[in-house]
Amino acid sequence: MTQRLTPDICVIGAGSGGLTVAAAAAAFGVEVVLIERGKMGGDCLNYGCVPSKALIAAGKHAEAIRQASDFGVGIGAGEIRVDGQRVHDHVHEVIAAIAPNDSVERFRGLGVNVIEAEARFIDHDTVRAGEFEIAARRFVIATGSSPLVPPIPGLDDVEYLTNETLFDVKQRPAHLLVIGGGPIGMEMAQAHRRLGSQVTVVEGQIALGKEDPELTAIVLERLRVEGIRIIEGAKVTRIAPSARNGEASAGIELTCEDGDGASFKVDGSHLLVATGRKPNLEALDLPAAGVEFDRAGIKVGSNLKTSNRRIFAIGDIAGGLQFTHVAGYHAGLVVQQILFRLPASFRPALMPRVTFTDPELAHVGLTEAEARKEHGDRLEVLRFPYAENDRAQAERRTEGRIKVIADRRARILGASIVGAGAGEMINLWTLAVSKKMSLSDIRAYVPPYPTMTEIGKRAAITYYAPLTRNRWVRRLLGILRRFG
Ligand SMILES: Cc1cc2nc3c(=O)[nH]c(=O)nc-3n(C[C@H](O)[C@H](O)[C@H](O)COP(=O)(O)OP(=O)(O)OC[C@H]3O[C@@H](n4cnc5c(N)ncnc54)[C@H](O)[C@@H]3O)c2cc1C
Ligand SMILES: NC(=O)c1ccc[n+]([C@@H]2O[C@H](COP(=O)([O-])OP(=O)(O)OC[C@H]3O[C@@H](n4cnc5c(N)ncnc54)[C@H](O)[C@@H]3O)[C@@H](O)[C@H]2O)c1
Repeated sequence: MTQRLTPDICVIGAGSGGLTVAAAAAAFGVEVVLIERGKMGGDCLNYGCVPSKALIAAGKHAEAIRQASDFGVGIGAGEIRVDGQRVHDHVHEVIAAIAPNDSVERFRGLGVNVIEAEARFIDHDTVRAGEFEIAARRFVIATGSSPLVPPIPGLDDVEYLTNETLFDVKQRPAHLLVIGGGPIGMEMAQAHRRLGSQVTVVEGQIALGKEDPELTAIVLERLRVEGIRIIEGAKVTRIAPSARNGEASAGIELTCEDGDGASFKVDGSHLLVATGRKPNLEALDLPAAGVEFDRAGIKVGSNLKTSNRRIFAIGDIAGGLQFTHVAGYHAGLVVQQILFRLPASFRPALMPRVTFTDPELAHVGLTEAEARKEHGDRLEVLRFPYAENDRAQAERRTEGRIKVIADRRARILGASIVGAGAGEMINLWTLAVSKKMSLSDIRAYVPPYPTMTEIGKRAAITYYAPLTRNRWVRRLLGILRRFG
């Protein structure tokens, strides 16, 4: 027997975006149905941010032990031992510690009607999920994305990993091959290398290619120094099982072609495919709801409304930036419109992003290249190195720099930081860009000493350096001196 529900809001997908809409609506006493076909918490909690950052943390500990002797701290002779099962358990303990926040029980406790089933539109204003038909006043689609696996000949003949299976591996891979040098590929390459695997990354174009090459060069140099082989501009043309160096388990062989068409082979024990994402659209039957979409995802305006004005799309499925904080921010904009009938508009330029390699790579606002397109040469590009910072010296973390982009009137347009703690330090600049602050605001505030955040203020001060040599300023100082 089908049960008909008529809530104010029906949210499809209980990941970063959907959970935020459901919790906010319930907090205001609005009737809301939340439909989830898989695990509560979506990609971020189960297969994305949380397990990847937990694995990165394990790798950091291994690396800290390796570098401890630089600080006069030792562990005696011998190699660092990594217990693969224990690393696996650590990652899953972290997921388990956070999972109650996203659980069915918690959301039911908040007053949300949670349905554990797959959702599908049957017409412009009705969704079917399990034995329910939901005719809501507004729908929010937050169904996220999945790994996009390219059709490389032979791929289906080997056991390959994606972010959905990587965190279930219990034994350290002897040699991890990674196809794709984006944030997933590079973060996971470094974590595995630090935990003792050999790692080779094959990237079709440029590794971390969406970021400023001046700063990615510093990350890539460090990854190479740690022993990761990064092959750029190469196409994988064939994948096949291989018997590796007499080892019992069969390995995997990639046949690749470089930019000049020359063929070469790379051999490893495991393969991670990290070649981008595809939107979770298929199950929804969007044509039945009159919702337009393309290969990137559901088409939305800046207010996140779809071509059916009663339906919103947020997070990864909305085809733009794919980050947890963006999904959460989208959720807030949608709640503002549905609950309070207030207009809202998404401004992607204000969204920060961080790649959690070590050194971290963080950015907000316009990159130098983007700013040059908009402002031509009427720009200030200010830099300051970590090596000039006392705390960075104390921590022996001197690699890295900040790069700040401002217009000729000193308004801050963007900032990029590569170095230790860059992901924390970008917060200040995110506020600066969103509040249209100027370099004088940063010059005037006082960061505590000794912190790495001071490099931001030092970069801002370089803007004023020419003043110290200005003839008129020097004359003015001379006049003022006469007053005693
Ligand atoms: C390895 C990895 C690391 C990442 N690291 C970071 C990071 O450090 N920082 C960051 O900001 N972002 C990170 N991301 C990106 C981040 O995980 C996503 O941007 C975020 O999860 C998107 O949230 P969402 O709500 O759009 O989708 P999701 O969190 O994926 O949730 C979508 C939910 O919808 C459900 N669903 C799908 N179709 C249906 C249907 N028809 N019916 C019912 N339910 C359905 C799915 O089961 C899923 O639970 C990472 C991603 C990966 C893969
Ligand atoms: N720290 C973070 O916030 C974080 C971490 C991981 C993922 N994410 C999110 O998840 C998204 C997806 O990450 P991703 O790394 O999978 O995707 P991506 O699209 O950013 O990078 C994929 C890379 O794979 C390469 N590639 C594609 N097909 C290839 C092929 N056949 N052979 C070789 N190389 C190929 C591309 O050139 C690209 O560099 C990111 O864009 C980001 O939004 C965020």
